[in-house]
Amino acid sequence: MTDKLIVEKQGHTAVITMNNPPANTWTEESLKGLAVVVEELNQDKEIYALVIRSNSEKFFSAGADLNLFADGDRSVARDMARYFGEAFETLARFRGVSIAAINGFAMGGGLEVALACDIRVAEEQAQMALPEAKVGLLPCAGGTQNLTMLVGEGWTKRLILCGERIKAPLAKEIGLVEELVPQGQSFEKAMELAKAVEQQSPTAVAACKQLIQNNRTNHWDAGYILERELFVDLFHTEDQKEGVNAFLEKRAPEWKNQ
Ligand SMILES: C/C=C/C(=O)SCCNC(=O)CCNC(=O)[C@H](O)C(C)(C)COP(=O)(O)OP(=O)(O)OC[C@H]1O[C@@H](n2cnc3c(N)ncnc32)[C@H](O)[C@@H]1OP(=O)(O)O
Repeated sequence: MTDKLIVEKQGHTAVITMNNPPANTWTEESLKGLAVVVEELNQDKEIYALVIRSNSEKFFSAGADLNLFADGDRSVARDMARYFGEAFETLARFRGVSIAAINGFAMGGGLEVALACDIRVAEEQAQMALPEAKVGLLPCAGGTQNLTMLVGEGWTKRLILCGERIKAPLAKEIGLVEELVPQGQSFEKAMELAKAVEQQSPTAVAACKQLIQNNRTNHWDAGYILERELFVDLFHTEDQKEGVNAFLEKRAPEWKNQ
């Protein structure tokens, strides 16, 4: 395990705090650590949501540690691209809901980790960019794909091809973040959303997330068919019976995540 990430559990929510001062850059150690941590959380039936945040007031994350790329070593590039892929794809496959609490600079791979999450909350002074081309690189951790899905090709091209750095209010306006909050309040808001997730059936949430994310690769009618199949599959779960019966009995449901 790495000390570059601190993991705590609060109820059914896990909080992952990036802890690599000064700029929370990503290295082999922190990326491998993230993949392990998220996979463990994915196996933990008590965890329905995760929040990723930073321990720094200035940086959410400045992305890949550029010191690693100074020598132009292709094997380092190949390894880092793989570690980024494994970490952020594990995050995207997390069966619960992932929320990024963006409190400062989110640059390159530091924005891409937030793009791999389901929901983004940003503080008003936060700034975001995918500035890889400024240093002769490209966003290899899902940025070109995930940003396009969120904001469309036009803004994706403007951000990546022009290297533009935008402030959180504009990020909210174009749909890059879902929630804008005053400085110092991103974690609180992210936890509020996580608590809302905790009220929902975790098995139903996992199935809904699978359906929504399938849009990325499946054709529209395949999505409709899968929706119906997963709806019926939910009737194999205890949570389905618990959810409906709790409503009819006018009581709060007790989720089993099975
Ligand atoms: C697949 C993924 C690829 C990638 O992610 S490629 C990397 C993409 N990221 C970037 O290009 C961001 C690089 N960083 C910056 O542009 C600037 O930072 C900011 C604009 C975000 C902030 O600027 P300022 O307020 O002047 O802070 P500061 O002095 O630059 O940063 C504080 C310390 O943090 C180090 N640092 C910042 N980003 C990185 C980085 N990405 N890799 C390695 N070090 C970084 C600096 O050098 C410095 O360090 P010291 O205090 O020793 O001078």
